[in-house]
Order: sequence, then structure tokens, then C-alpha cells
Amino acid sequence: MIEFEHVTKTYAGGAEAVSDFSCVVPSHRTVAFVGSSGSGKTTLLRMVNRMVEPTSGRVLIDGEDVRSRNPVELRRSIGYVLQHGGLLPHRTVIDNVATVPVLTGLSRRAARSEAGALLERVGLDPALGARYPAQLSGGQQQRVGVARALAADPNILLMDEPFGAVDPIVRRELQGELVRLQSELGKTIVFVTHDIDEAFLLGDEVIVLAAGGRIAQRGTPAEILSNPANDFVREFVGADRAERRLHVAEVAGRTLALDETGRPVGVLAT
Ligand SMILES: Nc1ncnc2c1ncn2[C@@H]1O[C@H](COP(=O)(O)OP(=O)(O)OP(=O)(O)O)[C@@H](O)[C@H]1O
Repeated sequence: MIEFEHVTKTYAGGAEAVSDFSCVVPSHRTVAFVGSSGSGKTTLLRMVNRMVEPTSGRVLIDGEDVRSRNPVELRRSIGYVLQHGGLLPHRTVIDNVATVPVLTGLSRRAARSEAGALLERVGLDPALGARYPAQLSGGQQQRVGVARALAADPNILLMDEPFGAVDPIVRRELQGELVRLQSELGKTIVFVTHDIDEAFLLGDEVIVLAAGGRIAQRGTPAEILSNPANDFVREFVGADRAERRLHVAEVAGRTLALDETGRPVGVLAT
């Protein structure tokens, strides 16, 4: 479980990027932080692995203040996936995935063998392990990024717009893979995105952020869709969803449009 307790962040010379933010990310669940550019999503995510220190407030993992943890060890114990993979360009794919397990004491041979299995787990042909990152497509690189984040078998995965730089079709594929992986692995995931559809698809709970890391609304996708808290959320949620194969169902007295996976994608006017 991750707890943000009244965290605030003011960067040197800047305005408050996050002000008085509190939330709980329960173990084995995915919480999606969604908001437009500059709403403080990345700042919040990086507080978890101490890449950003809050100006005030604290972040706890399983009840322990992250400030009491050694930052290097903390980062090695948490999976982190970035928009551009963050892969080391001069190392092969297999060695990129094996890096952390080697650092934590596994033999190179054992780490590579594990890395091969992880590549398969994220839907890649292990033969791609011999390539360098630049020799992979954007979608394949993101899969490697996920495999690398899983390599230390972390309880927590931090994902910062991990599918933001790939085309919409590959993006859908990667989202589907993550849903499948999460149902097998049950990690505690904080997923940052500016795409509300992605947040609804992946988040057990969604936190809609306004400027300054202020919470505009939090809830399950169905709660937010059936009852947007204000105009800001209503506008954020109201994108065109006509291309989906939809069906309707009654939830909490409202008629919701659900997509083929049963996820709510809109409220029908009555
Ligand atoms: N190192 C920094 N120094 C000064 N200001 C910063 C720094 N990092 C972020 N900021 C500012 O803090 C605010 C929040 O930034 P943050 O990256 O957390 O937002 P975000 O929601 O993740 O945005 P995006 O979707 O564009 O990545 C922005 O106004 C940004 O300019």
C-alpha cells in the first residue's frame, strides 16, 4: 500500500506543482492519475521512489516513510516504466532487462535466463534479446521497459505515460497486455496518463487532477462517469467514444455505455 499524506511540492523558483495531496493506493490495485500537462502527475509519481522529495507531507509504503529508506535500494525495489522506455542504448535488450537482478546479486547467466522468460511474459520473442533498443519498434521497446521494471520482482510498479509515444493501435495492444499481466501478477500500480480512456481502462480507481495536483475527483471509472463531480471532470471525460462497440447497462440509476470489456465509457442522456 502506498499512502500520500498531505504532500506539497514547490520547485525552486516555481509555483506549487502539488499542493496538499493525499491518497491511498491499496496493495494489488491500479490507481490511475489522470490530468492535463503540468498537473503534477510526474511529480507525485516520483515522490514514491524519492526521485522528488516533497516540500512537506510524506509518502509511506506499507506504513514506512520512504525517507527512512536508502534511495538507491528503494529505486531498485520499485519498477519504473517511462514514456520512452529509458533503456540503455549500448546494452542489448536482454542485458537491459538483466541489469537490476545482476546489481542485486544474481549471476549474469541466471539473470539473462530470467530476463528471457520475462521477455516472453510481456509478449516478445526472446530472440529479440540479442538486439539493441534502437533495433526495436517503439511498441517493442515499451514492452522491454515493462519487462525490465518487472525484473526485480517489485511489489510496486510506477508507470509514467508508458504508452504515450506509440500509435493508437499498438497502444490498445499494450494496454490489453497490461490488463492481462496485472490479472496474473497483482502488483500495486500507479499509472500516470493524460488519456482519460486509458485511465478508465487500466485503473481500478481513477484520480482526476486539476492544476497544482489538486484532486478534481477520485473514484472508480463507473463512479466518475455516472457522476462527474464538476464541469472540469465532465469536460475531461466527455471525449468522442463513438468508435467503440458499445452496449448499455443500468448502474446506480444511470444508463451507462459499456465497451466490449464491460468498462464504462459514457453516460447516456435520458
Ligand atoms: N525540476 C523542476 N523544476 C521546476 N519546476 C518543475 C520541475 N519539474 C516539474 N516542474 C513544474 O511542476 C509542474 C508539474 O510538473 P509535472 O511534470 O509533475 O506535471 P505532469 O502532470 O506530469 O505534466 P506532463 O503531463 O506534461 O508530464 C509544472 O508546472 C512543471 O513546470
